Amino acid sequence: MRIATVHRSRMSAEGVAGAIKLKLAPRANTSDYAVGDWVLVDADTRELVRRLDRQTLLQRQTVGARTPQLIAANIDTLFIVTSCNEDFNPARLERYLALANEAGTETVIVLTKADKIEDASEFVTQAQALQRGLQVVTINAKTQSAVDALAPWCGEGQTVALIGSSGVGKSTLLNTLAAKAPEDAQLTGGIREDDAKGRHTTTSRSLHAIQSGGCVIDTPGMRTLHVSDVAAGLDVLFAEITELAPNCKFRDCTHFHEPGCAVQAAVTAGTLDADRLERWRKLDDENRVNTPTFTGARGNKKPETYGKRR
Ligand SMILES: Nc1nc2c(ncn2[C@@H]2O[C@H](COP(=O)(O)OP(=O)(O)OP(=O)(O)O)[C@@H](O)[C@H]2O)c(=O)[nH]1
Ligand SMILES: [Zn+2]
Repeated sequence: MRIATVHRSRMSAEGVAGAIKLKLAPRANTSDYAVGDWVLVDADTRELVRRLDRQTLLQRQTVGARTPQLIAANIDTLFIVTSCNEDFNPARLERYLALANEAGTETVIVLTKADKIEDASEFVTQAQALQRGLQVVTINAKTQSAVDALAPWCGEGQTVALIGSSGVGKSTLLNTLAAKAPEDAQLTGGIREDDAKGRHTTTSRSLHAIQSGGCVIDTPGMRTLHVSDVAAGLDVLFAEITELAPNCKFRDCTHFHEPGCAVQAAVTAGTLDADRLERWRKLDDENRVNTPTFTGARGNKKPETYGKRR
């Protein structure tokens, strides 16, 4: 079966016969499970036997927590949802991209509310500049046309997850993709018109079947997103900087003030955006500070990695 919801002391799973409430061992720790996990369940007792290996895992570090929070597992494609309005923020989208790269999923930037502006091409251009080869789609999340636009990633056996700030239309899109009848629909909320901020209507993650045979996982809007343990994800995200680094005079160049820095030279030449370099620096610094390094017997080994080391 597949984990559909995870709460502190209960979980539900979806199987061919529909959804069931799982029977957990006393004191079972549900924080080890993510929506989207495949599990073995005893057909008679509904007892959770064990979790199967994950293909991908989307997780994030939260302030003060010792272990990362699991967002969703076994996702093929992550839809990073933002809107054609003030919500569009390159620095925040780059954070999501670092997470997705590290998780090992395909990524698509989904620009909602394209119906509310005359020309969305400016947003598309900005989104495409965030990462080499990044796929960008504009939609009106309320209409059936969104299903067609996202069909390439939603076929039989495919799992997509929606991630993005509150109010960008994740629940609206989920209701459209899953063709939810009004009584089953995920609640959607209005946004404040002055700053396009949502009201955090969705409060937990959940898995839903979609019309075209795939599955979609909705996640609550995130207020803050810190990066940690995403070095490989950052290398993919900032490939143009990563590729220049070997040409710097010093091997440990910080691309800040060193003589013979190929990255600074690219900024001077106008081939690299200075803001982009600034954002790379901020994320790279944050990642270094937040990433634990293990010393002793475990060395610097990470227990499991999912990212595509491209
Ligand atoms: N015109 C238009 N309105 C949209 C679109 N997508 C979402 N909306 C509206 O935007 C508001 C917020 O949408 P939600 O689906 O609740 O946003 P959310 O991302 O799920 O927000 P949280 O549940 O708080 O995380 C609702 O009033 C939607 O009807 C779109 O593509 N076009
Ligand atoms: Zn340099």
